Amino acid sequence: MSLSKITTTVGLNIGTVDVGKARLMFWDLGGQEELQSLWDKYYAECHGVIYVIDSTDEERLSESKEAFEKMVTSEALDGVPILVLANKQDVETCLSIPDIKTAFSDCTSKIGRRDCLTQACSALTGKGVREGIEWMVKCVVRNVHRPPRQRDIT
Ligand SMILES: Nc1nc2c(ncn2[C@@H]2O[C@H](COP(=O)(O)OP(=O)(O)OP(=O)(O)O)[C@@H](O)[C@H]2O)c(=O)[nH]1
Ligand SMILES: [Mg+2]
Repeated sequence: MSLSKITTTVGLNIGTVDVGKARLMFWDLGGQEELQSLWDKYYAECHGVIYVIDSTDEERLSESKEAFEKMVTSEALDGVPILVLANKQDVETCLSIPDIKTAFSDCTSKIGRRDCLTQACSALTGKGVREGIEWMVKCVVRNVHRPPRQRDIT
């Protein structure tokens, strides 16, 4: 799909992807400020969170950090693995992983003992996406706090 055809998420996009022996169901939620209040409606049933950061948007980085902090401190997500994707790494002037980790440093203690990985990626070139998803699958499958449904692993 051409990038110009991608529009901001207003409702909910659902997609299914098979990765090895696992079937992943993605629930794509909108990141606009007024939609962030809907996120917690999905926490109780999710097995993993993929949190996407726009690495070119320095202006909204502190808003993103606040939203992330609120999410990780939510009890309904206790023990759930979190993959942080630092997207748009194809853009030369983007923020680096260390830049983003520094901006999110307050959150470290709040992440707790769950699995959490920050992965550089580009949705445009695909770089880093597979690594991130494969990591997530491993974490979800072995997570004793919230085991995946058996029918999603064959
Ligand atoms: N250069 C570049 N542009 C990207 C990349 N990923 C997304 N974009 C562009 O960024 C814009 C926003 O993408 P969206 O997919 O709407 O972003 P989003 O995070 O889902 O936004 P919300 O749905 O509002 O939360 C689009 O115009 C995309 O073309 C990337 O990896 N590199
Ligand atoms: Mg979207």
